[in-house]
Amino acid sequence: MLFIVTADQMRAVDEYTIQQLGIPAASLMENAGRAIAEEVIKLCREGQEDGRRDDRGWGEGDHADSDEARHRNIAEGGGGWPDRGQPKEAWRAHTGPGDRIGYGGDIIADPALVMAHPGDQHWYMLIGKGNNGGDGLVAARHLVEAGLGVTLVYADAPEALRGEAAVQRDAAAKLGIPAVVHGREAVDFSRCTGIVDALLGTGSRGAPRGAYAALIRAANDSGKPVVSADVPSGLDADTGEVYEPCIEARVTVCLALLKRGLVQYPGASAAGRIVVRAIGIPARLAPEHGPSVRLLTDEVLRGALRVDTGRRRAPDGHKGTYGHVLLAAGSMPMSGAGLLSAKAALRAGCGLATWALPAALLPHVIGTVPELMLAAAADGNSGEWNAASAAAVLRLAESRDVLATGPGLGRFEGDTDWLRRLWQQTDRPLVIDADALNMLADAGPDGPRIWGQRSAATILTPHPGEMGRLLRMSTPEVQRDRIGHAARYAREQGVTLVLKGARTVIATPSGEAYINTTGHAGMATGGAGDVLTGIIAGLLAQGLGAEQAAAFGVYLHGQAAERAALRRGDPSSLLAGDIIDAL
Ligand SMILES: NC(=O)C1=CN([C@@H]2O[C@H](COP(=O)(O)OP(=O)(O)OC[C@H]3O[C@@H](n4cnc5c(N)ncnc54)[C@H](O)[C@@H]3O)[C@@H](O)[C@H]2O)[C@@H](O)CC1
Ligand SMILES: Nc1ncnc2c1ncn2[C@@H]1O[C@H](COP(=O)(O)OP(=O)(O)O)[C@@H](O)[C@H]1O
Ligand SMILES: [K+]
Repeated sequence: MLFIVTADQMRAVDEYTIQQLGIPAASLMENAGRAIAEEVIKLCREGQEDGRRDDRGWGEGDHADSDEARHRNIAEGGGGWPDRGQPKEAWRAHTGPGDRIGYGGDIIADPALVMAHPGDQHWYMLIGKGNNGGDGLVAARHLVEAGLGVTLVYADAPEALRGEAAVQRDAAAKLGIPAVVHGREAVDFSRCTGIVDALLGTGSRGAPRGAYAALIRAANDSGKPVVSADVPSGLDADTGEVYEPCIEARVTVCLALLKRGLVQYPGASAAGRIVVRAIGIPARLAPEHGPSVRLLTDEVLRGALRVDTGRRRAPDGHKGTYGHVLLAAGSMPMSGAGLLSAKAALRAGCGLATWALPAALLPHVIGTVPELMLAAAADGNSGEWNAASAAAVLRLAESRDVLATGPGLGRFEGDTDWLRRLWQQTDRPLVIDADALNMLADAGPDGPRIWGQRSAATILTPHPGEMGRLLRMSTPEVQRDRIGHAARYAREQGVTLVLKGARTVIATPSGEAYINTTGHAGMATGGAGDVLTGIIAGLLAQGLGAEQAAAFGVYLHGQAAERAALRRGDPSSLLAGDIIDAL
């Protein structure tokens, strides 16, 4: 289970493991350093493998990572090694002519730390004065043991290291591992194979200073692959904000638990491929020491969220079984938004969908989606919504299972009061998106709390701009701490919140959050959000709870967009309608 923690939460879990479980800090550091060394060797082996393939004239595409890996870019390590890139001959030693096939005879060295021609590799280890540096020193020992060339580069005087890190410093010195100190000796990365960044971890505060900043810049400028210990130095582990400078890692070996800053952009870009390695800290301690934030995976959906991801249907099910969505959306200039949402609700599997829309718009959309029912809700010739339509929408909602509103709605006189009436006077699950979120924002930063707790599911689906209006802050401020803002708003206002954008955050009123990894930047296209509203409404109609519908909806939406992009061959040409077709 991939739990995602803050630096404070990580520290609390560390402390509990050491003090209450009695697992020595030195063991954790040993496991951490060893994991980092293993990932360095794995990267070296991949390089050698690629080199061999290139010699044979194989093209780039032949060894590209799988789509799965490319999309997620996060792997849970610590288990077995993939066969790929593992040169068996390097770790098998012949034991002489007497051995008979089938009766053993192979002597296998530690496979995780063995590679062909380790002597061709020389790695520079950037060592900070905290425990992150200690991890780097342990890794250095293991790499030397594996036969690689290693040079330690201390950011501070080695005497500055304390505790477990100082023990590792002394061990490295006794082993004769070459070391230089930044500022005392010149550091030239031009001849090394790669760099391990063990400068700053979860104890980092603010932008890297002094020697730390200089080494980060030099490492980035070198163009060598960088493997970061725990987090790229210069990244805010809690928010994903990157300071100037910040390491641009090829691989980040995240220790024990995913850090929030690694799963949100721009931090996710700085981290490169993320491998989470177990170091002896039980992951299930995480939610006992802070909020429960998890990566949204199929396992989490099926397990923690109890979603039937196979979307099985009862053999004797009928359209009444799968619920009826009412969508109040669309206006003359934005009729497509309503259409996309309504169609997506149907594709998400609801039994029936009714689109409530301004009377003057209705004749123009008849027949566009034949499966859809239409209901004129706002009178007048303009094709716009008006405040008087609240009564009609509420009446229609009485015989439907879910109400979704917002896409293409536009703004109109008295609209905040219109939305308040829907909020307070229907007991149906409610999905609020787009302009309906702006109406809610006009009710004040505590709008939902003032309007009162609804008895049914209430899901808000803002993009960062709409979230900013709800929170009365700028979009960049929202983006600077997406998980924090989403989780706080959901808890304080008692709603389920979907903060959209790359790595969408789903936050629940009980303080839990899920981070989605499906989807891609091709979804940055008009109408993609309207599709999501429809999907979530469609799932609610089928009886899913608020958390389930929001999380599964976001997951499916991204997955469908991935399929659609593969079909088109290029994510850039994705249209929102393609996502619906791929559902
Ligand atoms: N039990 C534990 O605590 C474990 C910790 N581990 C490692 O320890 C790391 C956390 O270690 P620490 O808490 O010692 O902290 P760090 O090693 O992240 O760094 C803290 C040190 O860096 C300095 N510093 C902070 N911000 C700076 C900045 N902006 N510029 C320059 N210097 C700065 C501080 O003065 C402090 O001396 C984790 O990320 C992980 O790598 C692992 O060894 C596993 C076990
Ligand atoms: N870079 C990205 N990676 C993943 N998903 C994205 C990305 N950009 C946009 N999306 C998704 O596409 C949808 C866009 O929604 P929104 O901004 O409301 O657009 P619109 O209002 O045009 O429908 C959201 O679900 C969002 O999470
Ligand atoms: K680091």
